[in-house]
Amino acid sequence: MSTPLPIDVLPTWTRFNNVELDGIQVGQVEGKGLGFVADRDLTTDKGPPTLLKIPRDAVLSAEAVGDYAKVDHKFRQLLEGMGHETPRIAIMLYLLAHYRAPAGGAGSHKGIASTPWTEYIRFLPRQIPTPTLWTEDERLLLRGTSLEKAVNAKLATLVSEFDHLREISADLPFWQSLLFEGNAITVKDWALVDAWYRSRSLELPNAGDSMVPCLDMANHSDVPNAYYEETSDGEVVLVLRPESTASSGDEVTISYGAAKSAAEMLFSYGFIDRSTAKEEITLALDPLASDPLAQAKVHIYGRSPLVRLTRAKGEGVSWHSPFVYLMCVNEEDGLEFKLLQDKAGGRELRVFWQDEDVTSTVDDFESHVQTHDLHSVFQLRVVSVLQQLVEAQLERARSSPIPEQEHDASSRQASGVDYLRIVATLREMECSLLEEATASLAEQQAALLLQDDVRVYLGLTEDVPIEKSSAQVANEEPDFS
Ligand SMILES: C[S@@+](CC[C@H](N)C(=O)[O-])C[C@H]1O[C@@H](n2cnc3c(N)ncnc32)[C@H](O)[C@@H]1O
Repeated sequence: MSTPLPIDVLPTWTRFNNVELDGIQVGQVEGKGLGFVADRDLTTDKGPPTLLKIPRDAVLSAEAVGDYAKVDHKFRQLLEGMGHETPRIAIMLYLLAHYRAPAGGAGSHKGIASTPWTEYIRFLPRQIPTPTLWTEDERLLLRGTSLEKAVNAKLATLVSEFDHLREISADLPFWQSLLFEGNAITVKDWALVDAWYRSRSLELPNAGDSMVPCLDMANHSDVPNAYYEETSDGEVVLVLRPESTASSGDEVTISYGAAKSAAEMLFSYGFIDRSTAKEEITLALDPLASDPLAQAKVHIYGRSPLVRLTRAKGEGVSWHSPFVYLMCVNEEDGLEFKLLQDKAGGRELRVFWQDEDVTSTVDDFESHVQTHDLHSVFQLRVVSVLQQLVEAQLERARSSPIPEQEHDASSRQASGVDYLRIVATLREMECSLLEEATASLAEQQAALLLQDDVRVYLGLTEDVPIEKSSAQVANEEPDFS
């Protein structure tokens, strides 16, 4: 494994790799690890100064990894072996190769072609406060939060990616020896590389998701004094914001964006900034156990069914879940699944609503059911399902107090991050949102139960109820009888 380098060697690396810092240095910042600190007073009196300039050839994008694979045939074999790789997998393989391999030049038997990243990777922290790297004890803190399932699912994905890497390396002697002989790397290393990618990559307009050396030392603030941009020739620059100043010794920060919820911030970066975090919670939506079409619905939907609850200032809680409408209709309502044969003899599952093939628009079931006579009844089913889900999550959050005694305080100290405090913030923010969502869903449910068509359907009036099938009754299991 490449050995870590002390950060005071970074100026030598920047000189060799044409990275220019002007007015800032990398140093320790209280509670945030490394960060940028102004080394003189910075103002925009003569226009916003450029504080950092990174040349295009040091930027690590999917395209850069592709170019590298053209030079290093051993790496190309690894990349191709992984199959239809995403930018994330391509960049992670590149990082892993440089993390593990001693540099040696393309022709070298032992090493891989060296790049600015061969050394730069040695400045990256080996301890990152993202939950995928927490100990099992620390992960217990997440019980009752939306991250409980998400982190477990992510860990399972990391294990399966790592197993796949091990399988394909079995046919690639160089990688087999470098990565797996004597368990040289383990799934923990793969998780570390994933955490580097998640916490340090950013989206550039042209290069796409990329890792930019040195710029990835910039910490987040809700009142940032700098921003980055990609120039037309692919350089990346960090610039002081107009109207901003920084005195010598002040931290220079950027914004990581306001689009992430508290859970997403913790998941991606290992901290929560209350003032920037979006008020949102994402919950997994399990299909109804009594639904005979549950499997077909999940298959045709093709992704994990989720519900996203969002609270916008002054607008209450709204929810978004394309799957929940599909989940709440059944054969008796006009839903049908058919296995169709294509020209090549393959079989494909298609979904029909009122005899129309809606396979390509399953995300749009809300509009598909809109014109149906039983629309309000479907709406009631949806609201009831969501209310049960939200209530169960709230109950779980409330009944899962932070297990102080189970928590390994020493590992918390070692990483310098107070996970207890962070999880308490997450829990508090999520409970507050869930409480408002429960109240709002109860109101919607009550309003729907007053509607004539719903009352007739449920037999709550003198009028003759529309005949219900057993499957419909099953669908209504949420308790609104
Ligand atoms: C892009 S890196 C920034 C450089 C990093 N501090 C380092 O030591 O290499 C992002 C990481 O910095 C830390 N960080 C950034 N902004 C922070 C903040 N406002 N509060 C706490 N930690 C922060 C988190 O650990 C995050 O995962």
